[in-house]
Amino acid sequence: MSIDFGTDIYEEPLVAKTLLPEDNAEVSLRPHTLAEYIGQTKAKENLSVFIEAARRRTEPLDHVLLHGPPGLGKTTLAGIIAAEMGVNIRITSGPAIEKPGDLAALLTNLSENDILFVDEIHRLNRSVEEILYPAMEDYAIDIIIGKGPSANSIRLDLPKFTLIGATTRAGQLSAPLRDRFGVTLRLELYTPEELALIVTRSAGILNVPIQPEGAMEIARRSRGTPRIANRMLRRVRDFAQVRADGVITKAVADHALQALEIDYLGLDPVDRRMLRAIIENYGGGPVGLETLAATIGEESVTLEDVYEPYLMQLGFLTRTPRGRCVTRKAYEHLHIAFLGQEQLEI
Ligand SMILES: Nc1ncnc2c1ncn2[C@@H]1O[C@H](COP(=O)(O)OP(=O)(O)OP(=O)(O)O)[C@@H](O)[C@H]1O
Ligand SMILES: [Mg+2]
Repeated sequence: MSIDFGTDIYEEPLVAKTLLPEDNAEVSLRPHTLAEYIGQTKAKENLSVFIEAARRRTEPLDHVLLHGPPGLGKTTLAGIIAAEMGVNIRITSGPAIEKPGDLAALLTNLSENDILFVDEIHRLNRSVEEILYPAMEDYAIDIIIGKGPSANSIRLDLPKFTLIGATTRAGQLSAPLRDRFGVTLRLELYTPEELALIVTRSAGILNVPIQPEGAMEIARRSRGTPRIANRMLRRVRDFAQVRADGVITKAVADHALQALEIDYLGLDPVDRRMLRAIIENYGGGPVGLETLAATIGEESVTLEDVYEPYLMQLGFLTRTPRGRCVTRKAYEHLHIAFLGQEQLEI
């Protein structure tokens, strides 16, 4: 069976880094308690201890840094921490805070024990970041009043609060900022089994009948990422309703995902273009990230943040000091003869 669907409808790749309009509906798919939050067992176990301890001492939670690839549930987890602590959460992001005064206003408006969530915290500018140091350490900020020789610095006390920072690139955080987080949690890609639970839960919320094998098929192809799993679920639901009897079975999921050019490991056309470019243009690598990005017409940050983590987890790609290399496994997956180039033996 072949289906021709208007490319404009499905133009956005499922792997899209930017939020799609429908992702706002994800809010309803967001778990609200730690118990509902599937997977990330280690992070969850540690967090529950820290939350319990802080609650017993009736103190705010220590500052938390969440890092990991996009769509793994950092924002969701911040919301859950607030709910479990029974406090308010204010949400902002690094690029949204332009001036030190913006951050000072946010901080002075917090109530005792509140959470300030700063998404993309690696994108805070330096002058803003410097306000954050005393705020995190001493719950105070220094404000300069006046100019020149008559300028005066006054210290303003802040309510005790918890900063939760989220970032896809922990490596870009300055050392002084990183050191001021008491808790650092790294979110890992999810296993297919965990993703199947997430898909089944989401299908329940969306009222879509789904068979366990159907959920597993979506899960296996979601590259370890709940956001992608939820997006795939919506697309597969469309196929189930239009082309089948509405139930998501393994066959329906498989058919829909094939039509969307998502292969059985979850690789999309960009992944394949990237691997092919390394093989066909650079003899399997090494090739620098910028060169590769230019070759396939994608942004290097997108390749690095969105595509590489999963390709590396699959063992298809390695990062070396001299650039990116593909592995024998990638050749096999793409059905390209592997000639055993010595440059792959790193
Ligand atoms: N552990 C989980 N259990 C169930 N659903 C989850 C879980 N983690 C994430 N999700 C789902 O995946 C979606 C994406 O999660 P979220 O927006 O928190 O990711 P993120 O890490 O903040 O991404 P970004 O880096 O792009 O900001 C959520 O709307 C939620 O529905
Ligand atoms: Mg987020």
